[in-house]
Amino acid sequence: MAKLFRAVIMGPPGSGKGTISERIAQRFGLTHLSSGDFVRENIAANTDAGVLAKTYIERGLLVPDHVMTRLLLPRLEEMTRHSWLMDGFPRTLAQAKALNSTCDLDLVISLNIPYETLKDRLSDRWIHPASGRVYNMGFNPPRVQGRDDISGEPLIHHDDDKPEALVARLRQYKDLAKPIINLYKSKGILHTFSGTDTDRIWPYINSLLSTKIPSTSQTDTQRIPMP
Ligand SMILES: Nc1ncnc2c1ncn2[C@@H]1O[C@H](COP(=O)(O)OP(=O)(O)OP(=O)(O)O)[C@@H](O)[C@H]1O
Ligand SMILES: Nc1nc2c(ncn2[C@H]2C[C@H](O)[C@@H](COP(=O)(O)OP(=O)(O)O)O2)c(=O)[nH]1
Repeated sequence: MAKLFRAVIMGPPGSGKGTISERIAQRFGLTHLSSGDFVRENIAANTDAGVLAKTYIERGLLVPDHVMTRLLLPRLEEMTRHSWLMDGFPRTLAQAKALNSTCDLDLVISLNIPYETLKDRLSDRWIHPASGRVYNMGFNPPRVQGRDDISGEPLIHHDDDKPEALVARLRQYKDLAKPIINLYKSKGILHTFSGTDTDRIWPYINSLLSTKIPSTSQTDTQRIPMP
């Protein structure tokens, strides 16, 4: 069996983690795991962890480490046959240490995007709450304004994405991410990408991953056909 590939993508809110993760998943055939989606699934299914997580999310807080690890680590342990890319976890050093003791990561992508860009993107971010699908009125607008492409349900704009809330969220991200980034730097697996446009960052991520992911993990449809 081909060697499995395990990666994490980090970045402040609005840095493009979800957008880039989807591209990576499509291009390289990795499974895109999103901690936010896991949390939402557990809330919808009314699991013990979901009920607990909801009380924090409703107050705009991060879910405590022990709840997140209890939710996510068993799922990762089950993924013995899949290569994956995790988006949204770890968010604290304690989570990073817990992840460390579960698996060996091959690579960490860190996105470094200017504040003004984040502010502009998030003020224009619309979300389909049930699925977590994300739209941006300039970058990837929905087919019908204000409606999710798949379900047709209304899109919402999070209060969290308003500029007033963003400064505090960014500060929290910086404080929490710093020791995690240092940990991955010291392991030699950190790769940082800076810029204002996902489309300009993407080719660099694409070529880095092409050198790291064994070609057998990539899906057939993504190979360039022979002439
Ligand atoms: N690793 C984590 N640790 C703690 N709480 C988490 C974690 N991942 C998700 N959550 C909780 O779930 C919520 C939704 O997460 P999600 O990543 O979808 O959205 P977000 O916080 O708005 O992130 P972003 O703006 O970067 O996309 C978070 O606001 C937080 O309360
Ligand atoms: N204008 C513009 N918008 C972008 C670009 N890349 C992503 N976006 C949009 C999509 C979303 O509405 C928003 C945030 O992206 P996201 O992928 O949800 O980020 P993240 O919060 O998961 O890190 O910005 C980009 O390069 N330009």
